[in-house]
Amino acid sequence: MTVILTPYWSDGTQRLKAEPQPPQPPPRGHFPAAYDDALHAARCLAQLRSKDKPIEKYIYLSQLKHANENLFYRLCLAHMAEFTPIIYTPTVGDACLQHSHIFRRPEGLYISIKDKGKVGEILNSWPHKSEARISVVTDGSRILGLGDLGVNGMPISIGKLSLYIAGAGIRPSSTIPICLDLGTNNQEYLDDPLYLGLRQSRVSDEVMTEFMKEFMFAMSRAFPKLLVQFEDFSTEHAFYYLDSFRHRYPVFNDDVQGTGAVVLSGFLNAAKLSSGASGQPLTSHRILFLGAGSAGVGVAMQLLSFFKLQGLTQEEARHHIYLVDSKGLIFDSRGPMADHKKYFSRKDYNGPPLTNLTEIIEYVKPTALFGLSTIKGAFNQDVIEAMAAHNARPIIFPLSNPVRLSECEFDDALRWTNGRVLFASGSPFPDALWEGKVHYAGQGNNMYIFPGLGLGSILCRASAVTDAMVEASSLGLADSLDEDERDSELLYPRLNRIREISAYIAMRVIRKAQEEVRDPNYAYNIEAYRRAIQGVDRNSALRSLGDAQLLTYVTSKMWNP
Ligand SMILES: NC(=O)C1=CN([C@@H]2O[C@H](COP(=O)(O)OP(=O)(O)OC[C@H]3O[C@@H](n4cnc5c(N)ncnc54)[C@H](OP(=O)(O)O)[C@@H]3O)[C@@H](O)[C@H]2O)C=CC1
Ligand SMILES: CC(=O)C(=O)O
Ligand SMILES: [Mg+2]
Repeated sequence: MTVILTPYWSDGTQRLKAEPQPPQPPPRGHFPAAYDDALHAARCLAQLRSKDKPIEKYIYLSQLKHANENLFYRLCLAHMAEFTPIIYTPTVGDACLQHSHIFRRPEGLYISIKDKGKVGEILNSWPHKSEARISVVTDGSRILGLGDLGVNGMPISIGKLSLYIAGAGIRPSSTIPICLDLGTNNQEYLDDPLYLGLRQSRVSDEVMTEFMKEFMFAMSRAFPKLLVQFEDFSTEHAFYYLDSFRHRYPVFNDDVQGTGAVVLSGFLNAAKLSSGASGQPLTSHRILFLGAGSAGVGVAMQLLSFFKLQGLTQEEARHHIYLVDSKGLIFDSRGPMADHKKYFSRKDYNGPPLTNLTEIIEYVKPTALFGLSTIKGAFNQDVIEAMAAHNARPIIFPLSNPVRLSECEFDDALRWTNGRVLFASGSPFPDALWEGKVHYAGQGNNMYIFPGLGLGSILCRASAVTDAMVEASSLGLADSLDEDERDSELLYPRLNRIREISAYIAMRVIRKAQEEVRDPNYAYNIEAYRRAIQGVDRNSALRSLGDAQLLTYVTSKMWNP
């Protein structure tokens, strides 16, 4: 008996059925004698390039992945910079918006609130159970900057896992895309006859938490070697479930931790260039965030660690960070605020609310401005010129996704700063020419981090993903620029080196995991400490390897199409 996966339709009833496979029909054709694999790859690439619309390219590549996984990943690896904007942001945003309309066959697991009480049963029906190593789990409640998309969030889990496979050589059969269907508050979808999810609004926090506890426990039982990546949960839930589960299971939140790591890394490289230009010490940087959600606060927490690495105390480090939300600068006397904003709320400002971003820049005089607000165009000419007035090399990162929600465009940022900007964006921008010189927009996207962080955590069997491991991934990425990339003032390495980068990050993550276990000051509670020891010691052989050997080992474990 072979398990086949079928999605549920509108009634939300059982959608994972163990059914006998019908006998396969005989092939309806055969390859011509002159068929050649390499030529077929060229043919597929030509077919892909013949499509005008990004969403058509996405559909084509989804079909190709299903028909010939090896060929898909071979092409993907050979054309990383061309493929990532299709299988990932920005096009994956359109794929999510239209998922219920372009859906052809299931890929991954849809688990709904109606499955409460039998989640384990469903997980146990997953084929390749023993091979499972990494799952990207979303509840669809905040997909990129597009809001609550319900089960239409599934392509984000699929897209991230495709990057794990292409970028870090995780075996395809070791990946499980999961979308939890806990209802949606998106009325347009609830009214859409083709919508694939439950036709109900989101369940209460209480019900969700009960479900999440069952889900995570069932995952750990069904897949003992699985690392879970939480993706695109709405902000309150992102923090709450990360805190709830990170000491019990190997889990990390990509939007909080992955984004924090990737932005710290780009900032470190940008700060070297900007400090070089102005001679200012790294500890004099002041960082202003537009957006104080899971991503904004996640990055702020990681930046805190940068200042601490420079020798500042936690309190001094906190002083360098300013957060702005939809009501303006966040400060204590403004009134009640969500828990996740409190830590960075300013105590040293007591004036009237500051809501205008240019005025806030005049007050803070930041050296770096990060956008994680989902507000397109929020970094307008006034804002960018204000940054340029205070800084020889202003660091400006519009990080919201997809690209149409970017806080500013690359060529505008170049124009309004006279080519001085140090720029990275969440979604890709093409290279731009400014006064005869080519400038490169860095892609400050967690896709540079999670493949390597995941691979390292999986290989050392870490039973917890610690803050220090996340920081190691960030510093590893920052150290990965080659000479040519440095000379070209790139803030992130070129994407065609993603495998090399992921292997290096994985090596640094494994090393840090081993140090953590040795460190008597290991910051986690005793249970997490015990589990980490168990996890890492299972691979104690890795300890005896030098860095170069460990890197070779990591590379040797990568799956190749
Ligand atoms: N580049 C990358 O790798 C990543 C990028 N992102 C992107 O970051 C964005 C935010 O994600 P996330 O933090 O989870 O989302 P949230 O919706 O939780 O956060 C958005 C934040 O922006 C604030 N905001 C909204 N409107 C305005 C406004 N007009 N002026 C100022 N602030 C405003 C909100 O304020 P309030 O709190 O008052 O509502 C909130 O703090 C998304 O576009 C996402 O795609 C996320 C992860 C990774
Ligand atoms: C990149 C990413 O994780 C996000 O935009 O949510
Ligand atoms: Mg995300």
